Amino acid sequence: MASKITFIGAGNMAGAIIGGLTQSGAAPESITATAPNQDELTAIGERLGIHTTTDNAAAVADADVVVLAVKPQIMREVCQKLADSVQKARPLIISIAAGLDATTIDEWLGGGNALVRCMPNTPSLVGQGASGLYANARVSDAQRQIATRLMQAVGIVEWVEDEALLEAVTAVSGSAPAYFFLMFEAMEDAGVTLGLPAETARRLAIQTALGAATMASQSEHDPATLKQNVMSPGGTTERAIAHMEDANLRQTIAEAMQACAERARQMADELAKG
Ligand SMILES: NC(=O)C1=CN([C@@H]2O[C@H](COP(=O)(O)OP(=O)(O)OC[C@H]3O[C@@H](n4cnc5c(N)ncnc54)[C@H](O)[C@@H]3O)[C@@H](O)[C@H]2O)C=CC1
Ligand SMILES: O=C(O)[C@@H]1CCC=N1
Repeated sequence: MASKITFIGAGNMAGAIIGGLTQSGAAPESITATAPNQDELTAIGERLGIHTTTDNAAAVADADVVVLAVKPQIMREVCQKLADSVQKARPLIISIAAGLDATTIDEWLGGGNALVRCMPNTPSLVGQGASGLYANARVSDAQRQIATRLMQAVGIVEWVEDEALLEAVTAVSGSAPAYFFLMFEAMEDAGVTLGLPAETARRLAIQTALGAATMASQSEHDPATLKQNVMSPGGTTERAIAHMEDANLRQTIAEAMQACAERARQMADELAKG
């Protein structure tokens, strides 16, 4: 890992990534996090043993890697104030902000930067994230490896070579934890209707998802085969799946993901215009 990493922002995502980095052997003293609020910094500094400061520009001055981990809506202001320091230090920039394209962030930082854009998801908070990464033309192979190792600290990493594909990544993984949470809600409600206590239905549904995901990630078989293996001919699963297919569940999922990717495109335009 590069010698010095600065996180601009010390919230949920920064905390998760820093926690993953230190657990995987990165030296806490090589990591700095910034935020305007001293209480927040004291808490993360004590928890993770890292440096903290309210001074964004100073934290960037001697950094090899700068991770932009503030909310998209304040990114323009934060970047424009950082531009001078970034132009002098020329660190690798990694943005984890949803929706902001690489060219816009680079421009706000004065231009000419090696910049990786990342679409993470919230299971990163428990080390089970899935991130899509895109590098602009100035990013070297060594810098790609740095970005890979950084995001691998909280989950799996997939690179895309066309930035527009991050909209597809948003639909497949960035927003997707919510699809599964919706499924848990629906299964819990249906379990209650069938007579189970809510807590029992919730625990069974969540553990089943965990088990199915673990099986799918470890199995040599594709999901269609694993599904078929549960469906005894003339049995209960076949009946349930037939209902889902008749109700066009696949089509609903496809349309929802199209809408998600389309909204990612719109948000990028809105945020770039400010
Ligand atoms: N794809 C996804 O599901 C997710 C994407 N993200 C992205 O990660 C980024 C961070 O999100 P969270 O960690 O959840 O937000 P958060 O609200 O927990 O953290 C934001 C941090 O920025 C700090 N901050 C505010 N103003 C600042 C300034 N001027 N200078 C430095 N720090 C400042 C806050 O004090 C806080 O520490 C966002 O851009 C979000 O889009 C985060 C979570 C999941
Ligand atoms: O819903 C959103 O806009 C963000 C981007 C991906 C996940 N959450």
